[in-house]
Amino acid sequence: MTPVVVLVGAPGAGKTTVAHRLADRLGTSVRDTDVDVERSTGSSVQDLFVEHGEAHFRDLEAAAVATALREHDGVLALGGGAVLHPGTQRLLREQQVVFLDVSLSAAAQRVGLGTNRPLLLGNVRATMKALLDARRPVYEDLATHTVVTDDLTADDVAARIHQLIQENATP
Ligand SMILES: Nc1ncnc2c1ncn2[C@@H]1O[C@H](COP(=O)(O)OP(=O)(O)OP(=O)(O)O)[C@@H](O)[C@H]1O
Ligand SMILES: O=C(O)C1=C[C@@H](O)[C@@H](O)[C@H](O)C1
Ligand SMILES: [Mg+2]
Repeated sequence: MTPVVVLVGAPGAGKTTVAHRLADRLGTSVRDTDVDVERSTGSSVQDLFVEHGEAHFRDLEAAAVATALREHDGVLALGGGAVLHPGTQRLLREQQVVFLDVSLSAAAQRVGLGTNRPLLLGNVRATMKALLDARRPVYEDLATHTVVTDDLTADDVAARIHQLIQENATP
């Protein structure tokens, strides 16, 4: 089994939201590796970061991605930092990967100040900038398609990905 598409991008890019809209369009199901890690541990991502540290979360996340790629045939949303893991990068090279691109200002606006994202605690904008600068080349490198999301609604983004998938399936 393999997912019909894997969504990657920064926090606030809309991976989780768009995954559900796209799955509705395709009549398939969604898996989100943040949710998988939370279910398997019984802890929130936030608590895992605070109680066990980021490295531990990244190991759990890499295992969750590998399992989802094996088991799931719908839409798969990854956590924002999942692509940093070398094993995950290798696995993603076999997949249809859509990079949801988002500018610093749109991402900061979307995640807001009351963030439950542990990496963004403190100065959201500065942290988001550092994170986008460091990760953009990785997202771009892994992407088979890119959708710039700033001026699109989540539903527009889902529609665009739906179109890309159909074009890809056409011989
Ligand atoms: N295209 C969009 N336009 C406007 N708002 C959006 C768009 N996509 C998502 N959002 C909003 O941005 C917020 C973050 O979206 P979401 O949780 O889907 O991001 P994510 O990429 O999954 O982030 P994370 O990496 O933290 O899991 C949500 O409030 C969502 O409703
Ligand atoms: O961008 C990131 O590194 C993260 C994004 C979220 O999806 C969660 O996986 C976690 O908050 C870390
Ligand atoms: Mg998400």
